[in-house]
Amino acid sequence: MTTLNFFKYQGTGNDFVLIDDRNETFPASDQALIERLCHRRFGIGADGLILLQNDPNYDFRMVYFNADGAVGSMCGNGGRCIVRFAHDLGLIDRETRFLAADGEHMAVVGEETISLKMGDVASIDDRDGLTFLNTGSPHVVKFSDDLESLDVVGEGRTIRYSEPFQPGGTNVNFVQVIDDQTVFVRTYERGVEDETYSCGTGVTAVALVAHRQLRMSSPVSIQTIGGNLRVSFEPQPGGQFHTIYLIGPAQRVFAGTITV
Ligand SMILES: N[C@@H](CCC[C@H](N)C(=O)O)C(=O)O
Repeated sequence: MTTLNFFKYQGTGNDFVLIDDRNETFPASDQALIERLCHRRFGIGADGLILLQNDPNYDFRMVYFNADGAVGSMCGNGGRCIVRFAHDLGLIDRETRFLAADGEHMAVVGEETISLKMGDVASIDDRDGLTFLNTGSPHVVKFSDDLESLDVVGEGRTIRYSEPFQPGGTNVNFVQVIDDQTVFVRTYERGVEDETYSCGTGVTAVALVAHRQLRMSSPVSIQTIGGNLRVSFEPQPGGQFHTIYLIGPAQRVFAGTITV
């Protein structure tokens, strides 16, 4: 039995266990342990777990695991939370460059918000009639007229496991247009296998699709169950998107120790 120090952060209700692993002692290959730490009855409770590690070329490295304990791809809200964590630890000042699963990110720390630069997006595709793109993690974007009563978990799970997205599966975002600059988004998250309160790479995907299909201009305002986000971007003539920023709050909730 050993004692593990952890911090709990949330970004628009997408919540994470954050661990300062600069000495690389956390047993990162123990998937069952990570799943237990994220469990909402038997553990701390979170949508994912994030290790902050040293990197020789960056301010820090972000290692992200989904709530099922498996290594995840990029997590936008988690990225904003680890930037707040690094700032709280005194590792960074107003700006940072760090490394994540999909490569380099930079971010700016504000009083209330973290502005996180996302990777460039190469294309928005059609897969069996569904709009699909990768914003660091894979996402389907589907419009709906009545998001309140939609079965997000049932419909999301069906798409997540459907043939066009195998073998890796996909996250699924359902979107209702509020006005010509604002959308409401609910997301079924792969690796959590449930609806989460918000998904950063998901709302980034939604903003780009809203520009492409509905001519919404940058920045797009996003409402989620857990709060509001903004996504700004520069569309390119070839259909790509550059200079994408995910902007919103990220806060420490509590700190603790757990015996593992
Ligand atoms: N909540 C995250 C998305 C995390 C990645 C996803 N669950 C996956 O592995 O596909 C976000 O804020 O982007």
